[in-house]
Amino acid sequence: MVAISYPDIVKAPKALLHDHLDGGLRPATVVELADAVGHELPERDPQRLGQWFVAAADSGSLERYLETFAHTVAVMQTEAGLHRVARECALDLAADGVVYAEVRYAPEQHLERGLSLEQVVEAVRAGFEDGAAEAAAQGRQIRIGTLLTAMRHAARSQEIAELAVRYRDSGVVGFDIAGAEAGFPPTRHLDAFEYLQRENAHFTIHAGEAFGLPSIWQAIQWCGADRLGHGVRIVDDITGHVPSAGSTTPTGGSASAPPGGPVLGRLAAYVRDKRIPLELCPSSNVQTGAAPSIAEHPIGLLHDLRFRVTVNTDNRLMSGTSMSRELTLLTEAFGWGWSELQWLTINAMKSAFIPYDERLAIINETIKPAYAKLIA
Ligand SMILES: O=c1[nH]cnc2c1ncn2[C@H]1C[C@H](O)[C@@H](CO)O1
Ligand SMILES: [Zn+2]
Repeated sequence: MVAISYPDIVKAPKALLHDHLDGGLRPATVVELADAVGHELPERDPQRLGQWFVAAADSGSLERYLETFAHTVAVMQTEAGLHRVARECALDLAADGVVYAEVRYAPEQHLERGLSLEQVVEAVRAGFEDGAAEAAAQGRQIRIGTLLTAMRHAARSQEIAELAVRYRDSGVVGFDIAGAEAGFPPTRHLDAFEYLQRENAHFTIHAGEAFGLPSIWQAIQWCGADRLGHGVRIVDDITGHVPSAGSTTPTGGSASAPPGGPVLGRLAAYVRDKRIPLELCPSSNVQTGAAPSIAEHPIGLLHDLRFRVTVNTDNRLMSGTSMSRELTLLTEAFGWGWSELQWLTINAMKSAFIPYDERLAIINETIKPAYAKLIA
């Protein structure tokens, strides 16, 4: 089989469900906005600053990875700064061939210079609209929905959930919680999740990244998450496969797969049976230590077992990555071709938080025709 090239993957339509607005700034924009607000950066040259973010995030620990966001959040405290970052995000994703994206950020982190939560949401929305319109004028269609994130160590999740519901007809398609996972279980925010369920609203939860099965179990069975942000540690509930170096199976893992193939525990079986989407982020997982390498990333096993797998960028700046780069890495590591890439893209589109008919239109009118040509 001829290997698929990166430029071809850029041209193929892609769907992205897990991308942080404050994790995807252009390094040059961070420098310019930092100058404008007087924020001190570890590097002033854009190229070196980009390398600094990747190196600093490459820490093996989610907590240290998250420390790098101090420099992006600091420059996203004005309407002009938020608008610029969102506009450039739309342009960059469209240039990478992303046709549908859900981009998330935590409004509560952008109030340091006096903005209200509403001003933050409106500035970001205007930036996405302007960026998507510019991309369309250049011949690149992109639809962007926003997820409002609440920080799991803080206590504003109810307020942010209400904000998400208030703006659900104005660009916001769902809700999320993020931040350090260990010590901050999803059930701390149960009121917010129960409120969202009563409002028929959609939400995902960062779970099963830095903490294992209990976090995934709570996210699904207590909180009612529609999707799992990462969820990669679900492999801890699958025995009888060759475990990746970073995972611990209930049986402690075995050096070689026993006859009969992998066995799913009850939680893993539930996640697969209910088609709960996993928002997997390969490069980010390697940087935080959730997976030992791309080649040993559980996505290979989860794909083979037909979980509802999606591929995502998480933080393009901190991982020096893009949607096309993540997919290229996977084609190289697992020998995947266009049919796997189509499967991943349709999985993501099926799992999106926009209405069913709109998802179907993107699948049938954009994704399937393009991949039919690529597969042929
Ligand atoms: O992968 C992640 N896990 C947990 N929290 C994360 C991850 N990536 C970004 N965040 C945090 C840092 C950001 O400031 C916040 C909102 O986007 O979400
Ligand atoms: Zn994330």
